[in-house]
Amino acid sequence: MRIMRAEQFGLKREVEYGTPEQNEAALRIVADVKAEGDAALLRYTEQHDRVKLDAASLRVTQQEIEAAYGQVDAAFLTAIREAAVNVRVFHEKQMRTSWMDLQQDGTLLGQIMRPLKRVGVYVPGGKAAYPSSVLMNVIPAQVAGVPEIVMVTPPATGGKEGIDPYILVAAAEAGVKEMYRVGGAQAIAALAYGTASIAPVDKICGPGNIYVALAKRAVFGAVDIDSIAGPSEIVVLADDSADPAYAAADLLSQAEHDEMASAILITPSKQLAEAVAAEVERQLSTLPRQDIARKSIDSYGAVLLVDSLDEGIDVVNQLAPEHLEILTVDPMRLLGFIQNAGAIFLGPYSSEPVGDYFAGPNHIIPTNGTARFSSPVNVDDFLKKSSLIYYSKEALFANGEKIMTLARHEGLEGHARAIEIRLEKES
Ligand SMILES: NC(=O)c1ccc[n+]([C@@H]2O[C@H](COP(=O)([O-])OP(=O)(O)OC[C@H]3O[C@@H](n4cnc5c(N)ncnc54)[C@H](O)[C@@H]3O)[C@@H](O)[C@H]2O)c1
Ligand SMILES: N[C@H](CO)Cc1c[nH]c[nH+]1
Ligand SMILES: [Zn+2]
Repeated sequence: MRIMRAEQFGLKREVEYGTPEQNEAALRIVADVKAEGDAALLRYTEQHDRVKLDAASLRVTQQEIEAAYGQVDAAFLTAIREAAVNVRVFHEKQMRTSWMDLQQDGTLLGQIMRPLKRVGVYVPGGKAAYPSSVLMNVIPAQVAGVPEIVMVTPPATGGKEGIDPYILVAAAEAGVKEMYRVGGAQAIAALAYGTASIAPVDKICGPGNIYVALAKRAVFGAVDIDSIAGPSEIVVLADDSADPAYAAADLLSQAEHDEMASAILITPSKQLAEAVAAEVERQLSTLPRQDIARKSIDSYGAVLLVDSLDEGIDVVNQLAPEHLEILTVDPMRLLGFIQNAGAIFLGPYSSEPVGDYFAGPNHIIPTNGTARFSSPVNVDDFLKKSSLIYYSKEALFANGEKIMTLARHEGLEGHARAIEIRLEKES
């Protein structure tokens, strides 16, 4: 793992996603599915997932779900059920209610919260299957009260045909009733524009690879999206007190997701920097997904040396990582200085996978610096707000002149007259 001074590392401010070729490929898929519907959906599924389907076989059947229960082990069921409870409890705390404020003059102002009607959740499954992402997508939507939740996931994982049974069981446990075996940019386009087999949705949530991320960005506007949650990232901010083995293990936990995942250690300690770099090499060689992790560490991994933890915090805020671990003597002391990070893990026992799987906070988190302005998936993603305005006659008469002044200032006489007509007719 390369060790360098932080200032030598390109701290990106501009949010660039993927290569121009990847973007072009994603845009082409989106345009073709929009124009041709199921035909393009099935064609790209055959091309990129190596699975030949027909329109009738896109939807997952009840029999498949029942068969999937026969393939998963009891320990998984116990763990996923407990994780689901934790995720639900955490997200229930986020729920907001409608409010109305009645003023003395009879004016009533308020905000009405309504769940979105139909949302699409993307569950990644190309290189590895992510049953945990089912919970992270579906449960906040349920807490918000979304009546129609439709899940899409690739029809093959790791080159093996068929949806991973653990994904199907997690979806059934979470209560998903509508599931389709499609992945990648083609699935995103189908959800956004609809095809003969898949009715369009109002919003698409969920993480995915670069093609999924680029397609989500392309369909934004036709539908809403959560954030761009692309290849995983971890930054570990550590001082001499950190255990190099823990830091290395946590870096690799994200590197193994994707060749484009990024794992970065920031430290003022040269000794720790060298120990972690060596430990990464040692642990990497025993990881089953070492091919992926190797590429990620070589291309996007780094150990960044800083003069002080203060400078380290500055670098963290510039990177705005998806996940930040603080492995210092007193992590709480640094917390107040962290401006940009999707999820913050404090201390040696809050290893990143605690959040990925179990604690309750959402693991679908903005990546590639977008934590500067966006948040992990949450209940608000599935709610929309309508403003409520009621003015009594007294309130309109008391404020009409001011409203007309502002309207005429903007050159909008029609606006002014809509008020004036009432003041004149009824005074
Ligand atoms: N940020 C988060 O919250 C979060 C959470 C979980 C996973 N992730 C990330 O999700 C990603 C999962 O990626 P994955 O690939 O395993 O699964 P995926 O489901 O995102 O992507 C697989 C799909 O990509 C399409 N595809 C593959 N190669 C293609 C190509 N050359 N051109 C066009 N389309 C192509 C295929 O159709 C396939 O269905 C990883 O990057 C992981 O880091 C992020
Ligand atoms: N770390 C991923 C988000 O970047 C989420 C995940 C799912 N399963 C394991 N990890
Ligand atoms: Zn993870």
